Amino acid sequence: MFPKITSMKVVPVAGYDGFLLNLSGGHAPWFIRCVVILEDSAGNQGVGEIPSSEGILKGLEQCRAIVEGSTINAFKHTLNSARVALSKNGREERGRQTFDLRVAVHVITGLESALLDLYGQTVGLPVADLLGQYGRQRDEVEALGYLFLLGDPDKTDLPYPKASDPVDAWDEVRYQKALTPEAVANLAKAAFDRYGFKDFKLKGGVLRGEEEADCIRALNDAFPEARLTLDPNGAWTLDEAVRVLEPIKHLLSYAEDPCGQEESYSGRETMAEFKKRTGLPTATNMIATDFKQLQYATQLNAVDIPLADCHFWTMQGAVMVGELCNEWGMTWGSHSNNHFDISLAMMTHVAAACPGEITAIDTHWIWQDGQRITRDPFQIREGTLKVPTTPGLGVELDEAKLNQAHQLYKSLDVTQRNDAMAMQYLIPDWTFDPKRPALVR
Ligand SMILES: O=C([O-])[C@@H](O)[C@@H](O)[C@H](O)[C@@H](O)C(=O)[O-]
Ligand SMILES: [Mg+2]
Repeated sequence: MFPKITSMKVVPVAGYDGFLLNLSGGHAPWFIRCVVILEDSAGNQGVGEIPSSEGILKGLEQCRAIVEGSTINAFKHTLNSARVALSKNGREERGRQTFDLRVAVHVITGLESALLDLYGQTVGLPVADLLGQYGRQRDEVEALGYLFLLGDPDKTDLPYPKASDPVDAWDEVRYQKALTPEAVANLAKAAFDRYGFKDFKLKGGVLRGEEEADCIRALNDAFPEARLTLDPNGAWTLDEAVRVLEPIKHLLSYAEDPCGQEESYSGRETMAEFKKRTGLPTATNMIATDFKQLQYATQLNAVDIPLADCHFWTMQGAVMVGELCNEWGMTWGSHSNNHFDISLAMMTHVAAACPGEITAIDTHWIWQDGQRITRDPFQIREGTLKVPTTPGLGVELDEAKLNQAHQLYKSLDVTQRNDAMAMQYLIPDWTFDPKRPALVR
């Protein structure tokens, strides 16, 4: 007899964040996530982590009766029932912010992760071994150093974290203003010293394109061997994207969402045109975010690297994208948002199950490192994460830390990420414009 799910707990949590800038504005001093905890009749606990919003919390409640009482080995049936129930809420849009605003796919992923964690513990296999057609493909997963331009926290009265007891340079620079090529190179050096990254990504969509190109030049001077990429989240027009990136294309391994929807052209069309004009490979987490969009992106030859973040593709869906990439001569990668250590584990297992050559995964973890909700978070060493061999996800909740993060969430009265709030300290009345870098007003 397989165990049954005896309880489902949904715990919204918050952690602290720096003043990271992007097209959507500036990160608040906190980020919010949602932890799904399932317990089974064998006494095991399975966990999942996803973004949090009112819609996501409601969607999880909508699935409670489907999940509780279900049998662990019937997890696909459980997920399918959840999918059918959620689909009745109607069609959803990703939106034009840098982050994905859909509900159903996130809800399903939160449940899926916790169910896979429990199923893995029941059958004695790590989640990576259960995913996809082939299971585990590698024992180590490469991560890239995800760099951001940083606003000056002293220009706000918000409670941004400070380097009170820095253990190294990374602990200092990640909390200070960084708006120049030198400052970006310093961030990279500090991140390299702690984590050993071989590749770097710079979040763009903040300064003028040419200024961000200069940041890439500085990164190349500091790390001539590193694979580099720049991601303005589709802020530039096609012409602008070509103008900005053509002169530095020899320094980039690919361009992430250099352009997007523009006048009567879709983002998939402008990206296809960008590729034709520059010859640069492209990556996206904005214009191929479900299988239908991926199909059109592929037909148009718009994307080389779909960044299939498991939080909005589901874990099994993200691996399926990896399998398609392997068959079709594309490269799989993963996007990320701010996250805790359960998500780090989820992304590691998913990346481990994607066949063929994959690109180093995104992770915001370096901005959150030091905060945790599990006992022993996965570590990034020499730019890689080890894929555990223990059954399930290989993480154990730290109830005290989880509760702390939940108390922080409760104290905030925030149910949706909002990057405009902090940005308005830098530029009064600032509002989001998907076609204008955040500091270009
Ligand atoms: O955390 C951020 O500000 C990023 O801009 C994030 O929202 C994006 O979704 C992401 O990391 C990306 O690659 O576009
Ligand atoms: Mg991106």
